[in-house]
Amino acid sequence: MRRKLAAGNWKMNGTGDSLAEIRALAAAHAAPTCEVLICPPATLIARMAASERGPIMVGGQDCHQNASGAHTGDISAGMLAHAGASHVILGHSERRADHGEDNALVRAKAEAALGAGLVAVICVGETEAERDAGQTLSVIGTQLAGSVPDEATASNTVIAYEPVWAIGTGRTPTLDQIAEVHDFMRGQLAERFDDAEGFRLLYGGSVKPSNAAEIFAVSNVDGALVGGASLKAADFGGIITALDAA
Ligand SMILES: O=C(CO)COP(=O)(O)O
Repeated sequence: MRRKLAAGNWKMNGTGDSLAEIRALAAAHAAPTCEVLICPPATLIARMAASERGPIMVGGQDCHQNASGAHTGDISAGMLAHAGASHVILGHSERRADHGEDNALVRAKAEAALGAGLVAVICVGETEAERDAGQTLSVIGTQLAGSVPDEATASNTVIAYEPVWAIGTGRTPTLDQIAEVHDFMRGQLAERFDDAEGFRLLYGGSVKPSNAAEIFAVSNVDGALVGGASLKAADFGGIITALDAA
């Protein structure tokens, strides 16, 4: 039985005031059935980790593939762990697009994350042009094969399917389309990993309290990676409630 995971990606949002949202979320969801993870900007990781956060876990949004060195502006996986993070998002489409991250780099970062004892939340997803061209499954297959390291296990790695065209747009795939990709991902993992059945597969892209329940009922959807709706405790709380009921 896979434990569900509600993960929030705050992206480049949040200052000290935002810690009140974590306190409110922890107060309202003191004992969720699902796991709850918030990935704030790096500037807030240590403060969030030290704040009243109940069962809420804290994660980073990226890490460097090296342990240390002359990499101005970068943060290593070990530093994230030292700051109190237990997870790190890797290969988000915004990193792939804004910073030219390819599958090999995402894989190297994931290896660094696992080596530092972090859980890697590895993101994959097709662009709208790729979907229109009928390439969705081949793109996802290539990203999984290239980005997920051989050391991945069901306990140290989570996969997030985030169609690029669904992120921040209010558009979501049909439930059948989500099921098709999630079933495919499960099958791809099964070709490489003995414990493939145990990997959590998250859906991400315009998840809201209003559509969460129907998405969580889809085959092989084990939770969500949430952007905009994770910034407010009330919105993310609605998603946690839907996941606990799923
Ligand atoms: O990119 C996402 C989470 O990583 C999804 O963002 P939205 O929930 O804002 O669409």
